[in-house]
Amino acid sequence: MLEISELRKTFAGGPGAPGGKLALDGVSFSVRPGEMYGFVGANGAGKTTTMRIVMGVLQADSGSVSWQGRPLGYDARQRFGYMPEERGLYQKMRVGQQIEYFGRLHGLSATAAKKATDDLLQRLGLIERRNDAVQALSLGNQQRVQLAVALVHDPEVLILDEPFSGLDPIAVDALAAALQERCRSGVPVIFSSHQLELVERLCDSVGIVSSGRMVATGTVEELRAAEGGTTVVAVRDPAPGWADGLPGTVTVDGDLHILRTNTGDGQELLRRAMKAGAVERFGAEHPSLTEIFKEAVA
Ligand SMILES: Nc1ncnc2c1ncn2[C@@H]1O[C@H](COP(=O)(O)OP(=O)(O)OP(=O)(O)O)[C@@H](O)[C@H]1O
Repeated sequence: MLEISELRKTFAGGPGAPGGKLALDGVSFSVRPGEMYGFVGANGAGKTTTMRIVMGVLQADSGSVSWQGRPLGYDARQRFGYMPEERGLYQKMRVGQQIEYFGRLHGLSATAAKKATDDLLQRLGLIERRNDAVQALSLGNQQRVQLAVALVHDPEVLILDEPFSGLDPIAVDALAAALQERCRSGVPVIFSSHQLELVERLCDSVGIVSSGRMVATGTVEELRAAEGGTTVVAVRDPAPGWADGLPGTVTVDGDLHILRTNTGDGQELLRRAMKAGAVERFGAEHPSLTEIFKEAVA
């Protein structure tokens, strides 16, 4: 288990912020082996800072990070895979050479690094680009190379800062499949993203950070349950005043009147709607992750 506990970080102040900038104010969450964890938050919420602290790029003022019950140190971090926000590829180096090079840096033999590179190039649809310089690749393909660099040493944990940003749907699927495969083999995967539909589709758990604090964490189902469901009834051409006294709000679309409420007795609502006109729809509506997110950070 990767455990992130009570991380606090203030950046030293500059001329515009003499008191310093509180970036993390007690960020805690944990990720189990084989769990895909989506780390979401508005711009400047603290995602990159958290990931940098986990990877040892930054030091926290206080708090701790542990992996498999032990404080996370240099050796264990060497076995992590990391895709930093600032990316970090050698633009003039050839694609294959680059991935092999990072494999060697992580301690792979030349043969193992070459084999891992070949596998990844194949899987990520880059095999034809093996001998091209990185700078000749499109942004999306450079991102695939960056992922290959994070995966080449078969990491125990994956930490990815916005891995899907700027990718076309085909590249998103290729990258998602590569991450899901790692998850299935027991690797915890944490990634940050602003693409909430993607997070909802891929992640077992989600953490929402706002102004350096965790405001929600759990499975998407748990977050939904905490938010509460909405009952919806749609009636065609109802008698005037049909919804008087009922809780919720009515929207009108042509002759269809739609009432949404998260309080009250659903059966009573249905009875009133059936009396008023032809009921076209009745049921529960669950909030999307985007709606949960907006509510949590409001
Ligand atoms: N090196 C730094 N010096 C000063 N302030 C910083 C530094 N790095 C981050 N911050 C500030 O810390 C806060 C958290 O930033 P961080 O980059 O972690 O947010 P984020 O959630 O990753 O945002 P985004 O979604 O925009 O990438 C922001 O207010 C940011 O301006």
